[in-house]
Amino acid sequence: MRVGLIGATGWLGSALGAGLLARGILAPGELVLLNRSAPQTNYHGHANVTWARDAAELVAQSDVIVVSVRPEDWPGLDLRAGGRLVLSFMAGIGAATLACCGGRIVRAMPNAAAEIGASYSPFWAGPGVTAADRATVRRLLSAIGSTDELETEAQIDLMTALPGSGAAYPALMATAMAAFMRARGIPEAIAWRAAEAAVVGGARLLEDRITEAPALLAAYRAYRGTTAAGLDAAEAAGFPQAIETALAAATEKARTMTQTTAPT
Ligand SMILES: NC(=O)C1=CN([C@@H]2O[C@H](COP(=O)(O)OP(=O)(O)OC[C@H]3O[C@@H](n4cnc5c(N)ncnc54)[C@H](O)[C@@H]3O)[C@@H](O)[C@H]2O)C=CC1
Ligand SMILES: O=C(O)[C@@H]1CCC=N1
Repeated sequence: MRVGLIGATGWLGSALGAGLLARGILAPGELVLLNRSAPQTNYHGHANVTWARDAAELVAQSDVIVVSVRPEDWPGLDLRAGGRLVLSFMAGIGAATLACCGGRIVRAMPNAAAEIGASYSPFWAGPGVTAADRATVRRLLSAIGSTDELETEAQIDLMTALPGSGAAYPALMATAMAAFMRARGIPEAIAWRAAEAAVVGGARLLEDRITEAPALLAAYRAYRGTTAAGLDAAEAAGFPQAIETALAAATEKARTMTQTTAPT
């Protein structure tokens, strides 16, 4: 199976290309790449990948096409997929718009943890997508982590807001935590290490047992101590509402991007 990867040297495209090769899901000769800058002589340690000069050349040499360009670059791509399976990573470009390229459309929403093979990349399959296509999509996405199939396209907008945001909210929390420490005289490096302990160490504790988060909170609250005082203050200050507001804003952005790019 030859896979054409458009945006092959971008953040996600590069992670997917690296994962496909490193995990042996594709041989270098099965990868057809397109970027805007220039072909690379060494793509994640491989020289014998194929570089296309434009989208038409990529399509001609590919069975499946992965679109990993930014949403604003989609119109200029002028992709003509000729009935092939097209897997889009783009936020906010809906199936109605994508269908104009003449492919069988699947939308997936990876995140930046693709870099370390830990992306959760749920997908939604449009009309005409076959069982074999779904198996292909699962195989490709396994190169960067795990996946689930979603029931509706609207759910992709919700996934864009949450898992799609990757490390953004942990980074926001870490930045606020380190700022609190610095403002109270803790040296810069130690302030960051303290924030890392809470954000990264804490996240590791929750790995593979995230559904236990409410029970973990209850355990902290049961001490009626320092963490309980902090949690109560965070709730009173609107922490859960802030998360809800953030995710609602991101979902709405994804939804309205879809509307503005859909054909009239
Ligand atoms: N970065 C992230 O965390 C996430 C990104 N996405 C989506 O994935 C897509 C890619 O995002 P990133 O990798 O972060 O962006 P990026 O900007 O790092 O990579 C996009 C690449 O596409 C290339 N490109 C643009 N137009 C092109 C064209 N006509 N032909 C060939 N190459 C072209 C650019 O030069 C760039 O290297 C976006 O649509 C974004 O909405 C989705 C979920 C998470
Ligand atoms: O922020 C963005 O628009 C991209 C899509 C989802 C995550 N990052």
